[in-house]
Amino acid sequence: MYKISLRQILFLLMFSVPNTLLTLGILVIVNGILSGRKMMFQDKLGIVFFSIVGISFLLNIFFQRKIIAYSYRMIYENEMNIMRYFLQSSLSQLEKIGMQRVYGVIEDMRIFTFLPGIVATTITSIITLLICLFYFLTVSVFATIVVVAIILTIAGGYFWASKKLEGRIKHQRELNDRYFRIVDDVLRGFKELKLSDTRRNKLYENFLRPNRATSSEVESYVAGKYLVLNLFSQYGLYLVIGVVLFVLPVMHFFGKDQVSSLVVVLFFIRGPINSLIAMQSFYTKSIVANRRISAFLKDIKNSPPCNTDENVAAGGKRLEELRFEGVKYHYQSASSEKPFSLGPVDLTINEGETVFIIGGNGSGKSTFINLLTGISSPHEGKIFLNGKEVRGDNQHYRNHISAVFSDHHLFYEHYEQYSLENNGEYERLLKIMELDKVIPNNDDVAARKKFSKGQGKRMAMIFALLEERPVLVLDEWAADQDPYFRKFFYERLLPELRAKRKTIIAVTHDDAYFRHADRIVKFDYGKVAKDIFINVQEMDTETLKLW
Ligand SMILES: Nc1ncnc2c1ncn2[C@@H]1O[C@H](COP(=O)(O)OP(=O)(O)OP(=O)(O)O)[C@@H](O)[C@H]1O
Repeated sequence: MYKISLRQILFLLMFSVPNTLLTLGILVIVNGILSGRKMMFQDKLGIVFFSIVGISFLLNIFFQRKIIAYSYRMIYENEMNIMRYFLQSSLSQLEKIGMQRVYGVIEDMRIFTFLPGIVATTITSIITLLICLFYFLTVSVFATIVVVAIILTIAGGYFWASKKLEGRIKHQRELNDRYFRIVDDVLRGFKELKLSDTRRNKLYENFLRPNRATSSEVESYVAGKYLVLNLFSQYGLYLVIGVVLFVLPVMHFFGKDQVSSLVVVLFFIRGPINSLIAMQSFYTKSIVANRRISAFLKDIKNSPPCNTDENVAAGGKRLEELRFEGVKYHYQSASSEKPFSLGPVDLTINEGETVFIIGGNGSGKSTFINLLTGISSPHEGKIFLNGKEVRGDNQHYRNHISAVFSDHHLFYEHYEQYSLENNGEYERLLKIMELDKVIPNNDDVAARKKFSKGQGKRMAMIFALLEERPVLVLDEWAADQDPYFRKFFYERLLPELRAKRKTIIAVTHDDAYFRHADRIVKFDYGKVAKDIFINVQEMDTETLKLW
């Protein structure tokens, strides 16, 4: 997923090459003065030295600031990309992937903030190393071969050992994914955990503690290994210096007068070599993070892109007929038990109908609602909107529907097309839902306050109605309402919406109000067990209750 382009490499080279040459200039001056050699600009060496330092300083400020800006832009763009794919994925994909992986991937992405800076330092270090080795070559070819052979052996050992650590790093990231799941349980299940000390202790002792303990073990193991590897490599350099100081002069590969220059060069390349070594742990972590991000994107990318075409997004279309033909949906099950299947469902819903969906717990009502709202797509069968089959990206279809789900969510911000300010319909709905006393004014912030469960559902209903879409889907909306609002919903709101030819599909267990439907569809074990298309209003409540 993260690849550095040729343009970016060229940009980094534009910084690294002059920066390295300037730094080498400093080395040459220091070396020249120490050895007493005559050099260019001999009289003005001090000025040259301070000029080089000044230019190098300014160059670093200019490029490093650009690199920092680029790094953060890259992170934010990628965060947005991940969210874009996430928003385009289907419900079943999200369920398969698991929410906690999103947090993990966002954390993985943070590591790449350092990437451009690290690549720049890597290039600088490699160039410095190559130039120093070239200098070595001018002194003695054999000495260079010996030095390169020792450095390569140490580097090879380092890379081999750090490659072996990839598995541990991956394990650590997986432990973090599981940790985020526990954090999710702690945050969402806070009240349930507060209530039971057994539950709280089990979460803490059996899940959180082993997870964090293993994580800390793995992390300190990896950090410890890298420490040993880094020390091994740093001390390996003393080995090279020792060979240059004591072994090679004895073998007469160069004179004693050259030893000091070579050792200064070796001390000089210590920095770049140490940087290259230290960066290896970053590269290993980046490789693991990159693989995890790519796997996540692969899992999530398989859905068609959202169509954000203006006409499609406009909504407010007409619904003449909504038809299900042989629609089937199967959940996947990780365990050996038979997963739930819905269908085949054959159903036609007409404009202006008020349809109640009833059935026992687990009979498939919410699964049907997910298909009806286009949030899930059928595995078999077809759905037709106004006679046209709904295929591929079904955003156009979804734009006909507003819904209040049983686990509805009120957003922190206002993402809708309509405005709340100076909106007469909003004020009217606030009044009839008796929320005008709770919400002091009609700005966006006031609409996001903390509501009670029933109030929250009423607010969600207001938002759904303000969308002015032809179909309104409600999943157990009245379940959280007090008797007054329950009655209000069935006896005042539904008739008002019916009079406006709104098509209403409501999941309900309120048998006392069944007579307010035009039609009742009953689900049983995933199948439509009854589809009563009669004038239910004329039936008595007792008969309806028997359903
Ligand atoms: N994401 C899922 N993965 C696997 N099985 C699921 C999933 N969601 C629901 N099911 C199963 O599908 C069946 C039908 O569930 P559904 O939520 O549609 O029932 P329901 O009629 O709405 O029930 P209730 O009245 O309790 O809300 C259940 O057996 C449930 O275990």
